[in-house]
Amino acid sequence: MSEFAAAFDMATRLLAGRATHTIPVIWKVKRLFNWGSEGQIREAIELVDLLAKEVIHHRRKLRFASGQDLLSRFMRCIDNDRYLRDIVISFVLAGRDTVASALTSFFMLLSRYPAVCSAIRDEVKDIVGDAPSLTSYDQLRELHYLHAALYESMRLYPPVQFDSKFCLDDDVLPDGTFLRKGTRMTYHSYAMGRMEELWGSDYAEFRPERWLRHGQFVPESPFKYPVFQGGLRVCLGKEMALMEMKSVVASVIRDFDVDVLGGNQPPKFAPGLTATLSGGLAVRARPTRHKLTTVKTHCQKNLCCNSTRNIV
Ligand code: HEM
Repeated sequence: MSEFAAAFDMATRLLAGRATHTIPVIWKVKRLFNWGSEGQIREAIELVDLLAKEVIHHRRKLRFASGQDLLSRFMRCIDNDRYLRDIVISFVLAGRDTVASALTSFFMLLSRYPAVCSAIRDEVKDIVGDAPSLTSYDQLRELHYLHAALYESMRLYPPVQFDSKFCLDDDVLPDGTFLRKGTRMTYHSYAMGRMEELWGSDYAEFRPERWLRHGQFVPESPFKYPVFQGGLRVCLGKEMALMEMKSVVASVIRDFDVDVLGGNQPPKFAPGLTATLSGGLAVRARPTRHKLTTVKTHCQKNLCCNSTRNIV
């Protein structure tokens, strides 16, 4: 794991830990004196800041003016390094662990629902045929069943399980509830995805078909399914995340059966800003022709990051 990733993971884990203090003043005092976990948070944040600034300086040396990547595009219109640093960190925070979390839960569910896995494989075969790989954005858009399966998986296991906001001013909710300035409001996607009154009596089942009408994916209101949030602050990377996930899943599933090792235990989540399985998800990938190859376990994030840990 890179120095950046290690510092980043430590900072997000410890920051999330603040929310578990029943008396918030405790972590505030620790922060004041730079004690214990608060000292570690500060060190980790300093390292993340430093490495993010290095990314920006490096890109500047590489003459970002002609680059087509996201950072180069931002750099062409923003001339403030601190702001650029915050953009780098926000995009890593928003886009790295969320996609890894969604893919991990997805492969966990597929291993439990082989019929869904076969349906996705058939769909990919129909769209891609015998071509060696997915070749276009249009092909990914045609994968309606896979799209539905990803939405269904994130209904049950949203990468951002809950999210809080604070009222800037006194406010009134649509149902008439009065909120005083400073009130903390939390919406809980994990709980909402499992509410019978929203999803019906089969809410606990993984059923991609609930998102399809005549074979076409039909979205729900983001206020019923706030996995990417809704309104003005809706996730900016939603479409990118879906394309990334579809291309990973389609590529893996065409050639491999991915089985979760250790049975169908209910997942245990580690404390953090995004839903991360405690200890990762151990899987075995078999070529679809049932030839057994290498047995590996993947740490959760490695399903979509580079560094694979060979354990067996
Ligand atoms: C499955 C993957 C993803 C999920 C479930 C997800 C979910 C969310 C959620 C719930 C928020 C609202 C957070 C808040 O307001 O506190 C958000 C915001 C955001 N997301 Fe994502 N996200 C995903 C992937 C990505 C990716 C890949 C990117 C970009 C590379 C991205 C970029 C952003 C940005 C920039 C915001 C802030 C938007 C704003 O405040 O105006 N997200 N995302």
